[in-house]
Amino acid sequence: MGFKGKEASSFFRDFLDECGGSAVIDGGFATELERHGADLNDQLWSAKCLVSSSSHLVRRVHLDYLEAGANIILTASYQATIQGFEAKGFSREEGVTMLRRSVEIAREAREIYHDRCTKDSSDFMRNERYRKRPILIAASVGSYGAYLADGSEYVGDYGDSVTVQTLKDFHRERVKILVDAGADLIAFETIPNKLEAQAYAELLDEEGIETPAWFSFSCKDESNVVSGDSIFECASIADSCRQVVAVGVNCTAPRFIHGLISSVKKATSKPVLVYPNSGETYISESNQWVKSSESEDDFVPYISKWRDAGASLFGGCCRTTPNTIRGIAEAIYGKVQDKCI
Ligand SMILES: C[S+](C)CC[C@H](N)C(=O)O
Ligand SMILES: N[C@@H](CCS)C(=O)O
Ligand SMILES: [Zn+2]
Repeated sequence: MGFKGKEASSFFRDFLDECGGSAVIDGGFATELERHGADLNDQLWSAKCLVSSSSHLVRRVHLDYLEAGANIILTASYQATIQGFEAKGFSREEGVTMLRRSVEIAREAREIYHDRCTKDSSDFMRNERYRKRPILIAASVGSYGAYLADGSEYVGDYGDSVTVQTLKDFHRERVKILVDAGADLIAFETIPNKLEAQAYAELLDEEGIETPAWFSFSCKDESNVVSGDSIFECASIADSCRQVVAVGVNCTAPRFIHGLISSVKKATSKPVLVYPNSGETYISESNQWVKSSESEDDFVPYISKWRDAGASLFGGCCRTTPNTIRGIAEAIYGKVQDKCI
């Protein structure tokens, strides 16, 4: 399955049709690396694992999410930028190699998984529809705030000196490298403000990028992204961008998701995606997560309600695990299986 020669939107519609109407996104990536023992208290956060000695760990997390039932896995490039790598003493060429590597590792994981599917004979794998489900590699693009490595993607205030032009110049090269490396999709994620959404939209147009993209915002309540810009305005920018095939929210507390789906749907008829975090609060100084005062239960039981509200792609963000994704896949593929019988 490829988008070459196909309009981005029809490519994605076909993908969703093949999935049976709803698709499963993977779960927290960096926090899963940490659960496996990686120390990510670093300016590069998860991109630290792109140095070759840790590619096995990156591949392992991708495989765990594929085995849990994901249709879309996001690469380790969230906080991987040439600028960030250079600040750590890597050369430009080494930075380019690590960005490309993020896509290659995800592709390797997909191949290994497909091989396992042809050999595996467990009951779950015998479900033909599940076994043959389409799988896409989405190149993760974290915000400028992620590169700042101070939790800025949860605040979204870059100051007056940062303009649309600054952000386009910042992201241009990495986006082109990730596209060139063969990603099926570009996942612009944890977007904290409308300035950065505008920059992404202009960048896709200026560079004539045909790879489908999604825009996903981090939000602080049911109507606003973390900067205070309204989700309606942000989703409207995404709606106007030809290459954008899905719009939604990620790394946001589960309790806001239902309201946010309604707000996004007012701005666009494109497919809506949601992949909330665990609802815990991130402390950037110590790279730690603390329980929020409002307790958050496991959000898997809400998936069918969120689907009824109009979302069609579901996954998890920080501090969610393959267990969360397995629950979502069972909610989605359980229904598909019923339909097939
Ligand atoms: C989505 S937040 C938890 C990402 C981490 C942040 N960019 C940092 O480096 O601290
Ligand atoms: N895809 C990234 C998003 C962080 S908000 C991750 O899961 O680590
Ligand atoms: Zn997150």
